[in-house]
Amino acid sequence: MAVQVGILGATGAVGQRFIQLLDGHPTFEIAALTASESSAGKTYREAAKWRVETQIPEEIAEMEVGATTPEAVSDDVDLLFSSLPSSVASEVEPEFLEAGHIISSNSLNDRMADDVPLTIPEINPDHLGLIEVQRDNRGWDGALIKNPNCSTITMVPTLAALDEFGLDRVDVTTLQAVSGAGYSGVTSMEIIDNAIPHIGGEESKMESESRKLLGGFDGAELSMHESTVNASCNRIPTLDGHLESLFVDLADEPTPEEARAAMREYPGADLPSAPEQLIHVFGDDEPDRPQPRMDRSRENGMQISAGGVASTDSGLKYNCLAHNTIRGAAGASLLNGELLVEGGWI
Ligand SMILES: NC(=O)C1=CN([C@@H]2O[C@H](COP(=O)(O)OP(=O)(O)OC[C@H]3O[C@@H](n4cnc5c(N)ncnc54)[C@H](OP(=O)(O)O)[C@@H]3O)[C@@H](O)[C@H]2O)C=CC1
Ligand SMILES: N[C@@H](CC(=O)OP(=O)(O)O)C(=O)O
Repeated sequence: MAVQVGILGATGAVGQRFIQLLDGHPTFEIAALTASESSAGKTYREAAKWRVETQIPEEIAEMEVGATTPEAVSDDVDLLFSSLPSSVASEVEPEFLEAGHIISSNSLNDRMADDVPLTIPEINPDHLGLIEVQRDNRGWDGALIKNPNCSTITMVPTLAALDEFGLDRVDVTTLQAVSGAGYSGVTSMEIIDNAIPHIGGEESKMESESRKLLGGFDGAELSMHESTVNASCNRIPTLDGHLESLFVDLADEPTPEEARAAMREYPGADLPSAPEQLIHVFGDDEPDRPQPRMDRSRENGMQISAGGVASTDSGLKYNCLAHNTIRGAAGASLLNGELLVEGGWI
């Protein structure tokens, strides 16, 4: 039977990606769309300035957009995806949770809370057990799960694969696409013929969220992974796809071939929107990959790519890439929603 889903912030850049990814989904059916007061009451076609490369599905275009309040969303909706500005999400998500809704949220508020699962289904699905702790702590009938920041999600699968060699330290430099900042986030005058070596708050998010994702869960409490993570974040004039350069220190000394095999063989998830292979790894014969334009759309934008793996005096260096608004945002929340269904939470 179809799972009825709603999208909070459905008219925004990430909300539009949700609509694109949910079109033709085998189990999820869109039953509610919400946005700000200025959009409420309009059809989706009137309210949204559609900027995704595929057309608005016809039945969605004619749906009415509701206000972002629990009263405006039917109790029949089984799962909400949230892509609201975090200042708004931190106010309204608790209202929906108190009303009993289950939310898979992309917004940054509460990502680091001790009782909120921050989840990538292929990496730490067991952290969903925190929902019990969350319900005890907060008295919610609903449940809140979060996906990480797009730069974090790009590198963490590769780090999880390399952790079998004892991950000690990570130094990462990002080259991030403009879509991460939203449609009006950086102006063309700022970014054309340029690079901006600062993205507010991004470095600390990568440093903390990655250690939560790679950390353990004993059924009651989370523990952070013990590695040190240092990040340096930069905006470049690509549209979609965050490229990252990493130096990792490892306790063991894998050869580049062993590291590539660990990444290639890292297991995927058996979920409808998960890629067959989580990490596509380029060999020495293609030293100039991954590239944003060439590799961001692999497996519907849900696959991570890695390449340029080489030894250093204390470990390895390599590059990795993911589609920031698909695998890094809407696709990440969608996969978490599928994980909630598979885990019997819905
Ligand atoms: N995982 C990641 O790394 C990424 C996360 N994000 C996060 O996703 C969220 C959405 O980003 P993005 O789609 O770019 O943002 P947009 O500004 O494009 O969209 C925001 C959405 O929220 C709605 N909204 C705004 N204010 C209110 C309000 N007061 N009450 C109710 N609804 C409101 C807007 O509705 P209306 O059209 O009516 O104004 C719109 O639907 C942000 O938290 C962002 O940080 C984004 C990209 C990547
Ligand atoms: N900051 C990211 C996108 C983003 O919105 O991240 P977060 O969800 O952590 O705020 C970028 O600029 O590419």
